Amino acid sequence: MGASNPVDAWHLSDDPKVTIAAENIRLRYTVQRSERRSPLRRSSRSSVTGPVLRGVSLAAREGEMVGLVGLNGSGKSSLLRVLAGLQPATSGTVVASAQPQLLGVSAALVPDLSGEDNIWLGTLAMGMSPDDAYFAKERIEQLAGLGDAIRQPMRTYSSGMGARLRFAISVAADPEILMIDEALATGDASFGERSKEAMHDLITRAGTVFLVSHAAKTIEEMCTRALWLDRGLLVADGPAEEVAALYRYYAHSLAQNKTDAAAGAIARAQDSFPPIALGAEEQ
Ligand SMILES: Nc1ncnc2c1ncn2[C@@H]1O[C@H](COP(=O)(O)OP(=O)(O)OP(=O)(O)O)[C@@H](O)[C@H]1O
Repeated sequence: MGASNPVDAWHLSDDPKVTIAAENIRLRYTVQRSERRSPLRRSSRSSVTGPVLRGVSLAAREGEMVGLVGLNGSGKSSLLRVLAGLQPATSGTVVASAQPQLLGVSAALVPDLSGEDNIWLGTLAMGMSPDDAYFAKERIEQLAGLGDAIRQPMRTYSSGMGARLRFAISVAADPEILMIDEALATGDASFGERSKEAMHDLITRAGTVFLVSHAAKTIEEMCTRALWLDRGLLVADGPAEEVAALYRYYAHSLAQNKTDAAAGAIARAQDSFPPIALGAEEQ
């Protein structure tokens, strides 16, 4: 670990253990856009980029359940993907005590293999021993509830069936750092109750949990701490109940076009719960 490791640079104590730290994460996506100025002209291609994360710094510890709140497009999923190592940041540093697992996404499955074979592949790829994978297999099959289709190639599955299998595989693990993007962890109604229970079990076993949810209430109820992202900036990092309540008031005010009240809520959150080290805003 070099001097750029935020855990060292910020002189953070390791009690409870810091499981993941990120310093000054910046992210820009480059998107190819094709432009056709008139129907008679050939289209030209140009690329557009925009800052998605603008200097996000944070550290999380064992036993914490960290919620991410923010409007659509504020960068919550992108931040999870960067922290999980699934999306390289444009700049900045992430250090983690173990490979974070993004629920339902980290398991890379093979469409030509059957569901059953993918269970083997997924569990071994998540670092389970062959013995643990063997014992987990039945539990996974039951939770996925795909019946005989489990012996069919995964490419024959509907997207919902694939999502169920991926979800069932990922909740069988014992991750030290678990990330849940609620938008990705859904199933149909019959799957809903069982998946909720399995997720609850998993959360109790995990060390540090990050949760993205559009319901501020879920964050208030489930999390110990909340991060508020606004257009790629981390504006607040504090106790889940207080941060989520201010965010709720902010979103409600915006929906009613009360922009002064919304600005007041964000300013109060920034003053009361400043993040560990705000990066300078990208120009
Ligand atoms: N693969 C991508 N390529 C280009 N732009 C992207 C990509 N993924 C996300 N973005 C853009 O990055 C910004 C942040 O998106 P992100 O999905 O991280 O936000 P979010 O807060 O999770 O949103 P939501 O609440 O709607 O799920 C958005 O403007 C989005 O359009």
